[in-house]
Amino acid sequence: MFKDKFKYYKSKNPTPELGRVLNFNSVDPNTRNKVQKVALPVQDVPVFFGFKPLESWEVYEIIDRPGLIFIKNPFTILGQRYWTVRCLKDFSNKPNKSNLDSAKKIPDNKDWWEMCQNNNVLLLNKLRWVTLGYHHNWDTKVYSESNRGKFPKDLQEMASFLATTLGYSRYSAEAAIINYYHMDSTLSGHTDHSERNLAAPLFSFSFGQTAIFLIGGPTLQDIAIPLFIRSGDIVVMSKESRLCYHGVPKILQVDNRMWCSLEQGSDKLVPKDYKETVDICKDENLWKPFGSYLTHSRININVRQVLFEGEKLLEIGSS
Ligand SMILES: O=C(O)CCC(=O)C(=O)O
Ligand SMILES: [Fe+2]
Repeated sequence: MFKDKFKYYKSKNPTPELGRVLNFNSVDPNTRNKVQKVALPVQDVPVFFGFKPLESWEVYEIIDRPGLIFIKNPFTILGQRYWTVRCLKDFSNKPNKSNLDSAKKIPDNKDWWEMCQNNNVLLLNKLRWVTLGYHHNWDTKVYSESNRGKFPKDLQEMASFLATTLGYSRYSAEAAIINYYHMDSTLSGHTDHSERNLAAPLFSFSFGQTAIFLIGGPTLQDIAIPLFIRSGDIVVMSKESRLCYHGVPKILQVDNRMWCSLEQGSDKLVPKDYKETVDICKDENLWKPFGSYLTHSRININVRQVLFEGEKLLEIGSS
């Protein structure tokens, strides 16, 4: 049952045994029996900025959770750094909504990240979530046209590239939730069901420390399967798994900081609009505070398509 597993992996005392957690880093016999490799359709799409060549991608599906696709870190280190900087420095700024809005601690015209660097490091650790595009109202679980911000072009483009790569040709990223986890953070079991278009996959990108992620079934009584999600890994919830219960009972601190040193020649294909952020990523001094944040945090970007193609939104969702 989901709640028991969640409690088990969350527990500090006794600490849980991790041998049954699906591990895509070294596909051991336990993992090998439970997953199958997915071949990507051969496509002639130029690889999106920040990704390794498609031929090197390792893509799996969990056999007991059809539609739960796991892409083992397809990002370059520059790509991981890029999204980390975007999430911390840019996406967290107003007018995007965040959990800090209610605290009224951030003046409208301030660059949030700079403010934290200069004099308010504590504020940095209080950031828990930001929404982009259609804002998901946590209380009513409703998306509405009147509660909608801009959706960043780069994130839209990355989601579309991924959708095309997986065979979904007309994906439109319309809402995202960015979750900022610290070492003691958890995310309890839930389903993401407020989107109207549940045929469109949900894409989940993670950077920084490792999560134990639980993927359950359509009800809380179904068996929950634990897996490690590491920096750069992508989880796709599609088909039958789109409406499965899931949650994060634990964040683990790892010593393997994959984002630490840039690979040679990783800067070849930087689109013009991305240059300002990439310049930060490539300057070790400027990158340093972002890297430090990742040593005790995890960032997850959760992208959804809300509507069917051509559909207009009135007031949707349900609790
Ligand atoms: O952090 C994660 O891996 C999952 C986040 C999630 O499920 C959500 O934002 O709905
Ligand atoms: Fe979720």
